[in-house]
Amino acid sequence: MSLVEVKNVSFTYPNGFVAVDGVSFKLEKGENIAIVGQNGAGKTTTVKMLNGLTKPTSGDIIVDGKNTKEYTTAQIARTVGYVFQNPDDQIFNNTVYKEIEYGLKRMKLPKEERERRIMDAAVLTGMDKFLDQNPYDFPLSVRKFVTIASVIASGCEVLIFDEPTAGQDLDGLERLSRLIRELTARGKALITITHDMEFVAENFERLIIMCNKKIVADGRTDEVFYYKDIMEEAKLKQPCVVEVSDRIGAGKLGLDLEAVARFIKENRRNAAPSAQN
Ligand SMILES: Nc1ncnc2c1ncn2[C@@H]1O[C@H](COP(=O)(O)OP(=O)(O)OP(=O)(O)O)[C@@H](O)[C@H]1O
Repeated sequence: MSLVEVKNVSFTYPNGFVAVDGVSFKLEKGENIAIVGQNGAGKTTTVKMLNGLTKPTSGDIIVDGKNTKEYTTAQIARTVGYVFQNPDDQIFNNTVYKEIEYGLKRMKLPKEERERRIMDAAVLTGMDKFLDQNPYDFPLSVRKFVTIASVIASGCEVLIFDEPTAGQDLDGLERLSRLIRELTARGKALITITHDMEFVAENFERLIIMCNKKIVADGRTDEVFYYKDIMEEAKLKQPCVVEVSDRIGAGKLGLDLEAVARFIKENRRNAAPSAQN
């Protein structure tokens, strides 16, 4: 049984707008998936259904054997943690420490266990030096790490990050890469929504593309990025390494920059004698 199973799910907002139309996919323990797509493609609406924040209008979502329709959001959220696109929708405590601790107190965890989890999440997100500070003393990109820390501390098996790369500088992106690697190594299942294709190329093995409320591709990142027609239909830019492989006629060299460099060197060498003739 998969950790999460999304079965032919659609969602219509109360005003009648269909935001998600017949989406299906599975998520296994330890999997690390990126979801990409244009604004309004239905990404956020899809992932909000995974942690029970909203329920499908039709179709079913099974989380750890539980159909989300038959459980409360709080019950499903014990397994699936969701980091909102806007951290300000989530933060309401006046120190980073209290913010991370809030959910743990609600879970009635003993103080020692709360402290252990807070320190672990704070170190992973780089928030350990700022535990006494007010989250609103930081820019939005850093507040995002506060909300990520809260969800990590909750111990959920599935973690959903909604646009964590937005506004991050190089240091923030590297911190995100490190924590994604570490959480995956711990066996967590991760879903990350992002518009940063280079970040996807570097950090995710599986890629889902959403376009116009549907999933139009789901597979290995180093293959899906080469689906030129689908990328164009979804109005997405291929990562640099894919575009270069394509333009120099190298075919599919995956996402390996070294392989592209080798291809160029080889071809230059092979082309050199005829150029001299
Ligand atoms: N409460 C709502 N009522 C009606 N329509 C909504 C509501 N929330 C979102 N929508 C619409 O549903 C569509 C899908 O929104 P969603 O946020 O899932 O897209 P997205 O792919 O995550 O886009 P983005 O990258 O901009 O976050 C959008 O057209 C949006 O305007």
